[in-house]
Amino acid sequence: MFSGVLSLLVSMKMILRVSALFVFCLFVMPLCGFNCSRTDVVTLTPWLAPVVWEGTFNPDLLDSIYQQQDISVAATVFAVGKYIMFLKNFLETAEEYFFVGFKVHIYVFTDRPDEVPQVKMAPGRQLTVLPVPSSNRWQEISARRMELIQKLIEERLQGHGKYIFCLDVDSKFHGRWGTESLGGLVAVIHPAFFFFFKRSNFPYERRPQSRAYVAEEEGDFYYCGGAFGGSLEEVLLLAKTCRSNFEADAKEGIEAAWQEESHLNRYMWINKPSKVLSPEYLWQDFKSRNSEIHIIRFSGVVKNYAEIRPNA
Ligand SMILES: CC(=O)N[C@H]1[C@@H](OP(=O)(O)OP(=O)(O)OC[C@H]2O[C@@H](n3ccc(=O)[nH]c3=O)[C@H](O)[C@@H]2O)O[C@H](CO)[C@H](O)[C@@H]1O
Ligand SMILES: [Mn+2]
Repeated sequence: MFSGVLSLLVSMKMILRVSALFVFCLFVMPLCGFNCSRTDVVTLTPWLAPVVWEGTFNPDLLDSIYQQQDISVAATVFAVGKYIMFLKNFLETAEEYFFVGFKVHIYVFTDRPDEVPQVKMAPGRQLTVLPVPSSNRWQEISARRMELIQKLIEERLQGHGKYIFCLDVDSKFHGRWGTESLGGLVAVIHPAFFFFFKRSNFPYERRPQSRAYVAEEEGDFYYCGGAFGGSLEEVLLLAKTCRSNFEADAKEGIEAAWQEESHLNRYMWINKPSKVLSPEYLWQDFKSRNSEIHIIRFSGVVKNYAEIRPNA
């Protein structure tokens, strides 16, 4: 008799436990984001920074957290020379996908201000055109971005808003790029060097004379120069450092293998990013999609270098 009651109690306890687990899985886990996991890709770096992939975050939850903080996001984009042709698509798709519902201020640097397209922007979003000189070397245009980003933050942005992203113009948004990407120092894994390359084959600057030097056994990921960001303070520090290292190299007659991208990679090796964005955040249209890529958020268009660069 006693053992019968005991076993009834035990099985009731079991039922209670199982139902509690069921309720937890069904209602609580989605709220906490516990259902947000991926086992097929790296989602945390060894220095404990999240690596953001589709399926690792709850967008609504994150948006509601950042709505309360009344954040604003600046974005820089350079459209010098013929690269102005990419600006319309970039701006139109940014309206559709980039921090929708948040305050966004896009800064367009160009030598062709008259050719900046008119794109209708939602309330709370604005665009400022800043003139820059043209150049007959694409390497210089690409690398000078660090100097101009530094000046923009120092002269116009400090005290305004919190975050900034610096993006290549020859690209389009195809999916949400939002609050999940926010962090102190944010880097994007280069899509070409994530899946099959060993670290020793990453195209870091390998000459020790350069201030962008990364030794064979060093480096974490290979990050792209076409998208990075973070807080104003962190990006200012990054831009200042990359600019002064680039200029000091130039004085000694050395240009890193991939210009400012090499300096950025050196910087990120020394100063680890606090958030890493997966290649979803800068894909390339010509690449076929790996199965780990569940969504493409931002992607470089196919372009004919010989046609659009001042020196190809
Ligand atoms: C996807 C990615 O990470 N791309 C990087 C890569 O090649 P990319 O082939 O993507 O470089 P790119 O030709 O797009 O040049 C970088 C950016 O500089 C600007 N630009 C360049 C040339 C020009 O005549 N006018 C102009 O406005 C424009 O914003 C362009 O998007 O390597 C470059 C450095 O060498 C940069 O680090 C790029 O960000
Ligand atoms: Mn590009």
